[in-house]
This record gives sequence, C-alpha cells and structure tokens, in this order.
Amino acid sequence: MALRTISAKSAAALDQELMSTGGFSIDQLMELAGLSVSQALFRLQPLSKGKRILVACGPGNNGGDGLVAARHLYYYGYQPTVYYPKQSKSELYQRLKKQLEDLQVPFTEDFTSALQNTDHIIDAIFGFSFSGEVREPFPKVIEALASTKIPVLAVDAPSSWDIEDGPREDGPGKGFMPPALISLTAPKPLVKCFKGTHFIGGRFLSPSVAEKYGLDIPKYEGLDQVVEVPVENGKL
Ligand SMILES: NC(=O)C1=CN([C@@H]2O[C@H](COP(=O)(O)OP(=O)(O)OC[C@H]3O[C@@H](n4cnc5c(N)ncnc54)[C@H](OP(=O)(O)O)[C@@H]3O)[C@@H](O)[C@H]2O)[C@@H](O)CC1
Ligand SMILES: [K+]
Repeated sequence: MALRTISAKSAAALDQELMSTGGFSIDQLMELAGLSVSQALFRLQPLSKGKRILVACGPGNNGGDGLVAARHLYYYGYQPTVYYPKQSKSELYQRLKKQLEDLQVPFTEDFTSALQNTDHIIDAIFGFSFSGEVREPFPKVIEALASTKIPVLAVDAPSSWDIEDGPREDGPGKGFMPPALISLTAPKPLVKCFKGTHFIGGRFLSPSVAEKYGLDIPKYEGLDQVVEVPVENGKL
C-alpha cells in the first residue's frame, strides 16, 4: 500500500482546519492521537513482555500526545513513568498532568537513571514543528535515545529528525533509528528514511479533508485506532 505523505506546513494547516471549521477541539485531537499511541505500544509490547514504559514528553503537542498515552497505558495495566522537563503552563497541559498525578504516575527529572528501569520508551519529544539544532535540555536525551538498546516508539517523527529529510548527519541524534514509528493522520516525508515497524494513527480524518490535502485514509479494522503500514525499501 502506498500512502501519500504530508509536509510539516500542510500538517499544521490541517490541524488548524480541523479545529476552526472542522468542529474539533485540540483536546479531542490530542486524546485520539494519544490513544492511538497507546494502542501501538500495546501491539509492540504486550504486558507479558514488560510493563515499565518511560514516556519522554517535549514542550509542544507531541509531548501532549505522550501525556495522554501515559494515562491510557496506566489503565491497560502498564507502569508508565513520565519525563517532562519543559512543561507547558497552558490549561490543557496542566489538566493532563493532574490526571496523571491523580493516578500516582511518577514524573522523573532524571532521564538517564529512569532508562535503567524501563522496558520500552515512547519518544514524544518533538513532532512536525521541530526544526534546527536540538536545544537544551534535550541534546542528552536525544543522544540517549540514539544509543539505547531499549526499544523506542517514536510519535509522529523520531525526535531530532528533519521532518522533510530525515535523520541528522551530525550532533545529538546522529544514528538515531528507532525500531518503531507511529505517524499521526498521515506519514511525514521523513518516513522515506525510516526502517522499522510503522503504524498510522489518529483516526479522525474525514474523507473530504483527506481529499483536500491529498491524503489516504488507511483501512482501520474494527475498534483499532492504529493500522500497521509496513515501510519497505524506503517506500511505503
Ligand atoms: N492532526 C494531527 O496529526 C495531530 C497532531 N498532534 C501532535 O502535534 C504535534 C505537533 O505539535 P506542535 O506543533 O505543538 O509542535 P511539536 O512538534 O510538539 O514541537 C514544538 C515544540 O518543540 C520546540 N522545539 C522546536 N524545535 C526545537 C529545537 N530545535 N530544540 C528544542 N525545542 C524545539 C518548540 O519550542 P519553542 O520553539 O517554542 O522553543 C515547541 O514548543 C504533531 O507532531 C503530533 O504529535 C496531536 O496532538 C493533535 C492532532
Ligand atoms: K517524537
């Protein structure tokens, strides 16, 4: 199956359109995005293979997807730990954080130590709005993601990858190739460089919006919020 990709600019425009004329709120989109991330994790790492999930969250909506996923994972029976060093003060993020605190989901400030007690990592640091050099406090975290043997599920983009061109050739993140990626709504152009297990999530695209943006809606089965779309030879 060949799915078309969406540029960072169009992905941001699509988001805005869903919220302005599409009748969605950001809470809804983030909830569905985070739910799909939790389902992808469940497929990769059934509870019997280890429950300790480290969710690394960045300052934007990619990080918000991670906070939502952590909550769903808790209810599935996992033991999520959240690393969220640059916290947004906006009301939505404060609510997502409160929901996790009420479940006594731990927040850690020490990513490196947390890695020692983790079965799987969710990379929700940067999504389609990432650009330029990785700024503090994230270079060390990206380096750790690039070098760890613990499996990583990247949300929308492997953090530090250029959204159009893919992996970095130098600096933190050089050599970062997570074993799994979930693209939200549609794959970003960087997917051409990805080698690993690839899912699509974000089951909220209407046929008319998909047509307008030149996107494909993958065939979701039943209750699933994710569909696996293999990447072979650099092509979807
Ligand atoms: N329809 C969909 O598909 C939906 C998509 N959703 C999700 O939203 C994601 C896009 O979210 P987004 O636009 O908030 O930006 P995101 O990628 O999280 O990062 C921006 C933050 O990172 C920062 N930053 C940037 N560059 C940096 C650098 N070099 N070094 C350090 N920091 C850097 C930047 O900080 P600042 O520039 O302000 O300092 C900003 O705060 C998308 O990928 C998907 O996961 C769902 O939630 C909803 C439905
Ligand atoms: K990411």
